[in-house]
Amino acid sequence: MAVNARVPLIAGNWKMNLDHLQAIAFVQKLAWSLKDAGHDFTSTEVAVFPPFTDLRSVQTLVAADKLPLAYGGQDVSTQESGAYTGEISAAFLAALECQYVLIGHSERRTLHNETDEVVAAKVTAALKHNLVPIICVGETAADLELHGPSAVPVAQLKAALAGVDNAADIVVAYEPVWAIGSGQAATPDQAEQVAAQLRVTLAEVLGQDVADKTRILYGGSVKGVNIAGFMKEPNVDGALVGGASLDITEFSSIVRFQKHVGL
Ligand SMILES: O=C(CO)COP(=O)(O)O
Repeated sequence: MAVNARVPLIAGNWKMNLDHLQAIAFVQKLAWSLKDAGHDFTSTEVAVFPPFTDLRSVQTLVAADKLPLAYGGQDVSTQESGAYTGEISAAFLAALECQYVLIGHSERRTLHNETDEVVAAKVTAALKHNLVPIICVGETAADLELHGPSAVPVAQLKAALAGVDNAADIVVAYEPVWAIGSGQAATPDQAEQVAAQLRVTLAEVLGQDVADKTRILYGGSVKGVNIAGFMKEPNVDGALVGGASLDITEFSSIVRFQKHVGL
């Protein structure tokens, strides 16, 4: 597959924001705003990642109004079902017609002690139910100083792919921890350098064809004003957006990055 066949993906990670009623209003407004602006959803895919309690409402709205938006969970259990209080299985997400699921976000790794092994098990669980895992990797400021930019993200990606075969549909999100919520985004050049290394890793583990077709997103303080710089980079295929995904005008502006770069 040609490199330019990767359809850009702009994904909004809402984190623990917006309840199910707010989610309905937000998704409706987002879809209208993008439609009014003439957004072509086949040229840039848009996905939202609401809290679990919103997903049924989002599913119902998307299906009823035939909205061209994808959605998914922010996490998934390693387990199928059973005595795992508080967990949500991949089967449950698939039953709500989620297409994607975020796995290994740095907030899960640090706040919930998710190890590389747990992340790998979650990726396997997601793929079993035909969910596309968005595998999040990224280095802390301390990692950056000690090991340089790509060593930790590459090691995290290798570990996450332990149970993945080369038929799998996956997405990788490079989110430097120091750039998340800090207002200090990586430069497009920094993001490109790590994304290029992640693509080399994908090629080593899953083969060149998979590496060529797998989308690699950048995340960390992405805004309307800086998205175009990232999207010009050859190995960056989209963005995973936190804070700015909660503001319709800002998120729409990120989704419509092609207008800024004159594509
Ligand atoms: O963590 C992120 C998305 O998953 C990025 O968050 P911010 O866009 O708020 O920096």
